[in-house]
Amino acid sequence: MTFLEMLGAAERQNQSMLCVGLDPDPLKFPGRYKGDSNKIYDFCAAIVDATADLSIAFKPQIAYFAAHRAEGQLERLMEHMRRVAPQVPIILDAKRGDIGSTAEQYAIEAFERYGADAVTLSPFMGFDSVAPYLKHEGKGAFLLCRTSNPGGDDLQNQRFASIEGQPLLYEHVARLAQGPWNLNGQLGLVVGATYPAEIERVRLVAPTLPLLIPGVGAQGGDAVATVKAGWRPGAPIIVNSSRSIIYASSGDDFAEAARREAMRTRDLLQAARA
Ligand SMILES: O=c1ccn([C@@H]2O[C@H](COP(=O)(O)O)[C@@H](O)[C@H]2O)c(=O)[nH]1
Repeated sequence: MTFLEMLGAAERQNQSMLCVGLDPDPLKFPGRYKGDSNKIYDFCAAIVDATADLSIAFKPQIAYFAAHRAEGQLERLMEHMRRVAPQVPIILDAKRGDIGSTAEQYAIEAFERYGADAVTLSPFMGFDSVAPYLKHEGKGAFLLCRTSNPGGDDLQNQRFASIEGQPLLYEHVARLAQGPWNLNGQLGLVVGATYPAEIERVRLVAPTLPLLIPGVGAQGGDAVATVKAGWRPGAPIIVNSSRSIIYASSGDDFAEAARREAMRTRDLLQAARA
């Protein structure tokens, strides 16, 4: 199955637009795992088991594994996710962006070493830095477009003056991803839930692309406004929440608490479609 087919299947089966983000920081681990970087796999696997039937996707953030020399635990976790939730696609949040020859290696890392179904990319270095990922048939690639952080303004909200009508830089990225860069329909966009007006703007420019939308939960993005701005029939949104789900409890009941928070968020998002 392609990434897009998996996304559609998970959305229907789990009635969900919620992506559970896996950002494991041992210092924030609850209960019996607190401070132990050897427990990254166990912690994340417990969250996956508790939320697999509630999620449209999982999004492990690679920095949280690499920082603790836990790439081996990430490989095991990827295998675990594929085993317990084969219908739920995995988006590796790596935000890669480099010249073509190096991008080829990053693509092999994401899709072959880790077996990810999709990856996040910076479009800043241009199309030849994105193209190597598109050679991996059926895999998805989400370009950073209008990110959830306040500093996203510094570049993304600048006018792209050489183009007629002078779009903002993030609008230009959306236009490229919807059009000439999307050779085989593999591209999507990252747009922050913290900026619903911009999500709406991106949806106008990119009416069919899947949008990966982080920023609800810990960053304070409005889940209902996000759905209203970004969801359209046939145009999927993948709304990520990481810390507010995985650290919903500081005790040994963290997996049960994660499930409750995931269910609450999933239901809130679904209700906003009405
Ligand atoms: O614009 C962006 C792009 C990526 N992220 C990533 O999403 C999660 C958000 O975590 P929360 O705990 O739900 O705030 C994290 O992995 C970021 O690296 C983003 O926040 N904004």
